[in-house]
Parts: sequence; C-alpha cells; structure tokens
Amino acid sequence: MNIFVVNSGSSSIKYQLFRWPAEQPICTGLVERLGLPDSVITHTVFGADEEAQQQQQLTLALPDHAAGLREVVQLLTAPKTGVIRDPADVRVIGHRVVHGGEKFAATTLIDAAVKAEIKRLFALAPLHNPANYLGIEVCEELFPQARQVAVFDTAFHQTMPEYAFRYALPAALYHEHGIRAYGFHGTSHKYVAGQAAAYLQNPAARLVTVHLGNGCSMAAVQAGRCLDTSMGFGPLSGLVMGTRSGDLDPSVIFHLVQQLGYSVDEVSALLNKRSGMLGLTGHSDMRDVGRAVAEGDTEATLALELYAYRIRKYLGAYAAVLGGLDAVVFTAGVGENDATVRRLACQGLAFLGVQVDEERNAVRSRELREISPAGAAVRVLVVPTNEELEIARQCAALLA
Ligand SMILES: Nc1ncnc2c1ncn2[C@@H]1O[C@H](COP(=O)(O)OP(=O)(O)O)[C@@H](O)[C@H]1O
Ligand SMILES: CC(=O)OP(=O)(O)O
Ligand SMILES: [Mg+2]
Repeated sequence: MNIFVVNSGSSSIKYQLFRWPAEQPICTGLVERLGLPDSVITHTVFGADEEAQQQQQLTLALPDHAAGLREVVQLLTAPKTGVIRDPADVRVIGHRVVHGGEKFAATTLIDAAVKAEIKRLFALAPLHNPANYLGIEVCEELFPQARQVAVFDTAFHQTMPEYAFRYALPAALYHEHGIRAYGFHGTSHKYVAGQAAAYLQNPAARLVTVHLGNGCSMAAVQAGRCLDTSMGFGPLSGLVMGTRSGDLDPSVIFHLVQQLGYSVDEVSALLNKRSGMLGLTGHSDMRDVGRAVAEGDTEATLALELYAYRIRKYLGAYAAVLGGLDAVVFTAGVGENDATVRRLACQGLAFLGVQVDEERNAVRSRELREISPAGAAVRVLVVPTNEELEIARQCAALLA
C-alpha cells in the first residue's frame, strides 16, 4: 500500500510518498514560492536503499496550492521518471491540518462534516487552515479512490490541563467562543518526544521539546502527554520566530492602533509577517542571521541573544511545570542545524543540570544525537523531526 502525505503551509507544500507497512519513503518534495511567477518544485526520488537519490528541480509559475499539487501529481505519474503508474495506486492520503479546535483530539477520516469544521476554523488559523483545506479538495479530485485523513497540529496538545490552556478572560469567551490556548506543531512534538523516550529507554521521561523552524514552539511532555506549550490561541505566541513576534504585551496592539494609526489587518501582518528575526535583523532565515552575526552586525547579535533568551526562559518554566527534567530535545530546521542557537539556549542552565558539550554540539548529522556531556543529569538531544512519517503512521493506525 502507498500512503501520500501532504503538508500544505501558507506559501509552500511539503509532500512525501511512502511504501507501507515498510515505512519506506519512495519520494519527497517541496513546492515553494506559491503565488509568485518563479515557484520552485524540488522533487527527490529515493532508490532501493534510502541514500541513493535522484533530485530534479523545476521553476515555473504556480498561482496557488491547487496548481502546485496538480504539478506534483504530474511528477508522481510521469511516464518515464514517475514513481506510480496511476493515481489509483495511492490508497491513503494524510493531510496536515494546523487547527483542529477542541473537536479533534485525534486523527480523523475526512468527510463532509470534518471539512465543514476545518472551514469553520479558518478564522482561528487564517494563514494555515485555508491552505490545508484546499489541499484536501484538490486531492479528492486528483485521487478519487483514496481515503483522505486529517492529522491536526493541535491534537497532541489536547491533554493540557485546563489551568494551562485557559486564559484569564471572562469564562463566556471560552465557553461560547472557544478562546483558549490550543498549541501547534503537535505532530512534530509528538514524534520527537517518542523518539527521545525510546532512545532514553524511559517511557515516563520528562521532556522539553524545542521545535525551531520558521514557526517555533516548545512543549513540556511527560510520559508522552503534553502538559503545556508555548503557542496559544493561534501560532503567534511564545518564542521569537522567523517572521512572527512571539510573546508580546497586548498593550502594544492598543498603542499601534490608537496612537500610531494601524488598522487591525496591518497589526496582524506586522506581528505575523514582519516581526521576529525578520523585523529585528532584516533576515527571517537563521542562516542569514548567522552570517550577519559573523560579520559583526550588532543588531543581528542582539536578535540572536533575544531568540535564545526566550527559549531559556521557557526551559526554566517547563522545568517547573514538569517538576524536573530528564531531557531537552531540539528539532526542526534551526534546532537540528544551528549549534550556536543550541549552545546559547542552554547557557547558564547548569544549575538545572542542563549543559551542552561543545564538541558533541558541533557534530553535523541527520541522526538522533546527544550533545550533553557524558554523565549529565539532563540529557540534551538533537532529534530530526519527520512530520510526514508521523502523519503516515497515524493514518495507518487509524485505518488498521
Ligand atoms: N544549516 C542551517 N543552519 C541554521 N538554520 C538553518 C539551517 N538549515 C535550515 N535552517 C533554518 O530552518 C528554517 C526552516 O526550518 P523548517 O523546519 O524547514 O521550517 P518550516 O517547516 O516551518 O518551513 C529556515 O528558515 C532556516 O532558518
Ligand atoms: C503552526 C505553525 O506555526 O506552522 P509553521 O511553522 O509550519 O508555520
Ligand atoms: Mg514546519
């Protein structure tokens, strides 16, 4: 059986096709710059052993997610270079859906009612849910024989206790309008927490998972259950991100609107798209920030300190939430690749038992690795995330 996984972001689509139950990736790819005249598809086909790869890159105008997915299906079924003969060879499609609200605490087979609920949640995740929804509709059209499954970013966080997910607002706003913290990146937090607990041979491990991609979030996880997470009602609170501000006193918003004349849409665009590392340094990509720091740019140096300081504060908070720590787990683009960020994020935490060994931290690898010194009280791990594999596993488990 083949399982196809679609991870539609606000301006990109990640996809992966697996042979199941072998969990063997057949091909993977990324569609970037959707909506621009020079969209790029990077499509990688794996050989019999996973290391043998063939990559092709296409630059073309893709106006939207529908056009992007259609092109991907062309690549999958191309007569010479394709990996399947017919769309009917794909029996299951797993979709990352960012916001599942309170209704969806588990992976769900998609039907008309589920689609309606995903649509109702557009207002809560305007950058993500519409793209996820479009991905579902296009796949229904292109793969009419396949079963479509939704895996929600919010689902893993549904175990948070009420005192952790509620805001101190009038209760009616929660009961009548669902205003509470939901948390995001749950598929990634769940996957890396599982990998870490298996590596530590401790199913009850108290873990802080630190997902640092374009969007960034942390979670306090005990025995595989989420107790708290840094994102809230939407994917905007908590850590400093590529273009999002993270935590901010809400009074700033009133000031922007009342004193500086911002419209609500302008505030939203500011906090979601023009803040974070981009706002502080002019660069949203941590590699560019790193280069600016190396060239002695003092604003970039400050931004990096601010980024790491925010992670450190949450590490301290989550040590308190968990009543102690067994491991800290770094993951996603920045967490897996940026040794400087990991070092700064753990700096000064030796009193908690958290330490990073310079030599181990400098090792570059795509494997799970330990970067704390031998015998450390708290293990610090780098665990590559694989949201697509986790989504495929959840689809397989649902349909078993
Ligand atoms: N070698 C690297 N060093 C530092 N940062 C990196 C490196 N490779 C990727 N990144 C960072 O990872 C980010 C993307 O992470 P990723 O997990 O793919 O994000 P998303 O899924 O949110 O798009 C990039 O913006 C970049 O800052
Ligand atoms: C929910 C979220 O922030 O996702 P991403 O990091 O993919 O933007
Ligand atoms: Mg991501």
